Amino acid sequence: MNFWKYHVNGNDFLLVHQKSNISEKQGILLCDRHKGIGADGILIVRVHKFEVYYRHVNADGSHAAMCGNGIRCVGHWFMSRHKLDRCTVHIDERAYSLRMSGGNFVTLISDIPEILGRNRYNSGVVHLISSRYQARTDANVDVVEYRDPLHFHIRTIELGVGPTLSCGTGTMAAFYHGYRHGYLHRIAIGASPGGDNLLRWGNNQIYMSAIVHPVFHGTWMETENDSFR
Ligand SMILES: N[C@H](CCC[C@H](N)C(=O)O)C(=O)O
Repeated sequence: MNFWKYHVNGNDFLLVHQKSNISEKQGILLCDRHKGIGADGILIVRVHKFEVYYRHVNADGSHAAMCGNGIRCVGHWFMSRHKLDRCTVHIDERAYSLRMSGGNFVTLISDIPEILGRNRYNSGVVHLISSRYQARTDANVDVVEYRDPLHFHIRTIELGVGPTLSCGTGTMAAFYHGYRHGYLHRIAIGASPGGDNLLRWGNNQIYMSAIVHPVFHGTWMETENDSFR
């Protein structure tokens, strides 16, 4: 099975075609950093009538309705193959616009997060902005420090993965939370342990940009005893 390895600020993924038809068990094995290739999740893509559709599977095999870093990897994969500077990627009945410049600087354009509670947002998946480093089963947790009106730091403990080096949907939720409460300007740098995102607020949408890294393309050596590796 062919796969592509990508990362955005260290949040890393394996991109495979839907026709690879991997099982949940194989997906967990592929993401295993010792017995498999190693990744935070799997991007299962299909192209239909020049439109890109993708399903996001976390490292523990659970499904996610959105991934801000994963969708930018899918966009990069499609735009770079077809020499495009823009495309739309569909995930879970929603369509997101993406732009690419300079060969790997990819911008996700997203509606503003839905406010679910005082520190709780839906930026494609549910996020809780917290001052306490904690893992939860009902939300991704973002520990955020607003340094000044142009900079914030974020560390995320993700559902289905655990602590990651970067989280796109978390960064958007933290940016919106900071903007709403007057901690941030309409443009800011969101720094995560794995690297930075540039975020901008315009016509009621969030533009989140970062460099997408295609790391390598490979072949998974399937064997009949995959599930026993
Ligand atoms: N693990 C998350 C989805 C991936 C989010 C993150 N990797 C991002 O870049 O947005 C969840 O199950 O809600």
